[in-house]
This record gives sequence, C-alpha cells and structure tokens, in this order.
Amino acid sequence: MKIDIHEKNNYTLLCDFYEFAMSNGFFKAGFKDKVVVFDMFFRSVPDNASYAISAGLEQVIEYLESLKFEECDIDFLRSKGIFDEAYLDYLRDFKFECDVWAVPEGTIVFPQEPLIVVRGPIIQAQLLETMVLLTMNHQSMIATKANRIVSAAKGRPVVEFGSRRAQGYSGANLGARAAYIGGCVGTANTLAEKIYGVPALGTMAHSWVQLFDTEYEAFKTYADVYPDNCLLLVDTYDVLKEGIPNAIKVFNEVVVPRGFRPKGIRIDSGDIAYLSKKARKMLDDAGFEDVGIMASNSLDEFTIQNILLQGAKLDSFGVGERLITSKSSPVFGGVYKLTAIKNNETDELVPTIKISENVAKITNPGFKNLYRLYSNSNGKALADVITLHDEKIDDSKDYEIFHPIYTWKRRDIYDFTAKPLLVQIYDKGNLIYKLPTLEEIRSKVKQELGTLWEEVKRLDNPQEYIVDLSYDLWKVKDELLDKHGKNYK
Ligand SMILES: Nc1ncnc2c1ncn2[C@@H]1O[C@H](COP(=O)(O)OP(=O)(O)OP(=O)(O)O)[C@@H](O)[C@H]1O
Ligand SMILES: O=P(O)(O)OC[C@H]1O[C@H](OP(=O)(O)OP(=O)(O)O)[C@H](O)[C@@H]1O
Ligand SMILES: O=C(O)c1cccnc1
Repeated sequence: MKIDIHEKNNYTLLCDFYEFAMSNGFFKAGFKDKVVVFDMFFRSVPDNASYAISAGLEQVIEYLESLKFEECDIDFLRSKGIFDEAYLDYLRDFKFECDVWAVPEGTIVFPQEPLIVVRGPIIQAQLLETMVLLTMNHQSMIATKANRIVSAAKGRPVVEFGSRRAQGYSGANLGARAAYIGGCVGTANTLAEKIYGVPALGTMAHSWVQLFDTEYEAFKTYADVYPDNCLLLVDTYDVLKEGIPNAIKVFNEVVVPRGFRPKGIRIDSGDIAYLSKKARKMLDDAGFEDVGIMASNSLDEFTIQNILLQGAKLDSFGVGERLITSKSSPVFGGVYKLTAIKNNETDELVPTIKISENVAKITNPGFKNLYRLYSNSNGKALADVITLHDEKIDDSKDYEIFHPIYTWKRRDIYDFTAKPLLVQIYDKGNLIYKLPTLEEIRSKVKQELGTLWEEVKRLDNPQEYIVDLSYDLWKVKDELLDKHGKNYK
C-alpha cells in the first residue's frame, strides 16, 4: 500500500487498537459523553534512581493539536469490520474537548506523581493513552539518563553521540532533544539542531585518519581545513606513541602559526584513565595546557564516575549508545489510569481506584493536584504532596505530612512555601499554555536540581524523596480500599 506524506506525519492512528474498540463500545453503549479523569504517572525511576525529569509535553501537545481523522483513516478503520458507521462519523468530525493539566517539561518528578491529568469525555480521553505514554516515557527516560551521565561528568560537557545506535528516527531526533533537556551540551545529530535547536557538534571519525597514508598527514590536512576548530582523534593506531605526538606536531606546525589555539584531542579506545593522564602530561609539556581531552567509547554514568575516580584527566565526554537507548534501564514505566468518573446527577467527579496485589500498583484515586514544599530558609525541596484537585496547602501555617502506608511516620513541615506543579494546558480542547523554549526547559532542570539535596541525587542508593498524600486524598483512598479490597490494606 502506498503511504503519502500526510499519513506518515499523522499520528492519530498511533493508538493501541483496544482504545478504538473501547471508544466505539462507549459510543454504542451510550457512554460517549461520560466525563472521566485519567492520570499519567510512573511507578519507579530507571536505574533505581530517585528522581526523573519530565520531558515530552511539547510533542504531546503537537499530537493533540494535529489529532484528526482523515477520510483514509476512516476507510481504514471501516475495513477492520467492527466499528459502527455512526462512530466513524463521530471520528470524522472529531474535535478535541478535554481539559488537560501537566507538569511543565524539565520539572523534576517522582514516582506516583501525576505528570499529566486529562479530564473529558471517555470516548476521547481513552484514545490518548498510547501517544501520551510513548511520548512521555521515551523523552523522560532519555532526559533522566542524560542527567545522570551529566552529573557523573561533574561539570564537564557531555555531547550526545548516539543517533547511529538510536532505536529509529524519532529515537535519534527526540532522543537528542531529551538529552539536551537532561543537560547534554549538544548532539552529533544535525537534524536535531534544524528541528529543535539542539546544538549539533562533532569531531572526526577514524575513517578520516585511515584515508591518508599517515596519521600525521591526516591531522595536518584536517588542521589546514579547520585551524580554528581543530580536535583530533588520536587512537586510530597508537595513542601514546603516534596519536598524541602527531597531534602536537600539527598543533605547532599548522594551528598555532595561524593564530589559533587547538580545541583538543579525543581518545576513543583503550584504558581511558591511563591514557588521559599520559596525554595530559604530554600536552602540558608541549605548552598545550589549555587543550582539552575528550573521551568516548561505550561510556555511561558508571564508567564516567569510575574513570574520574581513577584520576582521569578529561575535559569532556561523547556518549552514544548507552545514553540514547538508556541501556542499563531501558524502560520508563509511565502508565495512564482512570481515576475519577463524573456522576451526571450530582456533577461530582467520583474517585475510582485500581486495586492490585502489588501495593505499588494500587492507583491513587480522584481528580488530583500536586504540590512541592520548599524550605523558606534554604530553598530546598522538602517533600511533595499529592492532593485532591481543589485542595490548597496553606503555607502560612505548619503542615503535617505522613507516610501513606506507614501512617505513624509523621513530620511537621514549617516555614515553607507550597508551589503547585501542575499547570493547565487545555481548557475544553483549547490550548491555553505558552510553550517554553528548549533553553527555558534546560534552565528549569538546572534550577530545580539545585533545590534537591545531594543525597537524593546520588547515583547509587539515593535517599528516597518524600511524596505523600494529603489527609483528604489519603482518606478517599482508604475508603475505596475498605470498599473494594480490605485484604490489601
Ligand atoms: N580506566 C577505565 N576504567 C573503567 N572502564 C574503562 C576505562 N577505560 C575504558 N573503559 C571502558 O571500558 C570499555 C572498553 O570497551 P572495549 O573493549 O569495547 O574498548 P576497546 O577495546 O578499548 O576499544 P575499541 O574496541 O572501541 O577499539 C568501554 O566501555 C570504556 O568506556
Ligand atoms: O560508544 P558510544 O558511546 O556509542 O559513542 C559513540 C561512538 O560512536 C563512534 O564509534 P563507531 O560508530 O565508529 O563504533 P566503534 O567505536 O564501536 O568502532 C565513536 O567513535 C564513539 O566510539
Ligand atoms: O563527532 C564525533 O566525534 C562523533 C559523532 C558520532 C559518533 N561518534 C563520534
């Protein structure tokens, strides 16, 4: 079948088939206009980390803005033979009508917190599940992974080198975007700069060096072309005996005489700690103390931490496959769960719960809100509290938080400011949110990370950040547990 450009870019059918089956069922059974609430949240952070970075909202909005069933989509759905013609007519005239709240991109988030809340007719809200999840799960995972790698690099720039090993086109493009949100300084992916404004950067490949008869000739030719941006890959043959001596020779013969300082060298194999220490000494002895050493080759936060602990003399990192695939923990398990159903007689949103033998899988019921409590004395984030939607946390008084399961664990929070984290994005299907720029999102990450204690940010066995339920929400949940599943309490 021939697919035209329009269909390639229209993600309306990128939707699990059961969503359509249910939506058609809601239509036929007279539930089409039943108003419900869905929450998108995740249950645990990849790599056993304690915090994650929320990313992907811009693409969720792009998806919602372009939700449209073309005639070819309707024909295709009709060909499946299970959909009512009246339902297909509804899809043809589909107009998004939901209210949506979300935490802005770049917000530091924790398990169980609602990142996106959708309120609207079930026939619509149900259809969003797949795209909301795939978009948020992918970019939040990569932004979080990138941030771990950047934090292991301790202030040294990290460039994302992963497109060639990414899982597909959007894995490369949106992965580069998410890595930049997470703190990488740029990407090797040129298209990611054109589309999203992520700076595209690069050095050279081994093929450049191999193309010439000698490494010296290769370096000299490169320096002739780019004297102002000369970063040489020194590990094609022998880093210490050939690569670095040849680089120093070319820096002296070509770069310096033209009035430039060399940018650096890149080491892409071998014992990076050992080689970088030797390289540093050789460059310093030759008067190139200001010339940086970049490392690459299957790096991630653990290898970078380890290599730096060994005293490696490195100034920047290129990180590819283990970042772009989040190799050590490649699933961000965000889910989309029904949390409330409107009672048409009372107009009330009645909380609903999903019970599971696995306590972590029991949902937090109800139409909710989310607050972060910051200490007024040092600006640090003390705890997050999930509340009912209309609840306000009065930060002019002390506020008692308690563990939602071990309720005897209690603590008074005082002298604090409570900030709501969810922002309304859509009002009855109309976009009312001004999207931040990528630079603003990046700055938000940096600023928010500054409010977390170091213990929470530790790469291994971090301290768990407190996320509690307000008393009113806890009571709603407790009553639903009493009603549906005494055995699970
Ligand atoms: N000093 C070090 N301490 C810990 N890990 C290191 C150190 N130096 C390098 N590594 C890591 O060890 C791994 C070495 O991988 P690999 O064996 O594929 O590389 P290589 O044989 O040196 O190079 P290549 O096969 O790319 O030519 C990489 O993940 C690299 O980042
Ligand atoms: O190792 P990564 O973190 O993905 O970093 C990107 C890698 O990609 C390039 O290698 P290339 O594709 O030439 O493969 P190779 O180094 O495995 O030979 C580059 O030289 C890095 O080694
Ligand atoms: O620019 C580089 O050095 C680069 C780009 C992609 C993959 N590895 C290295």
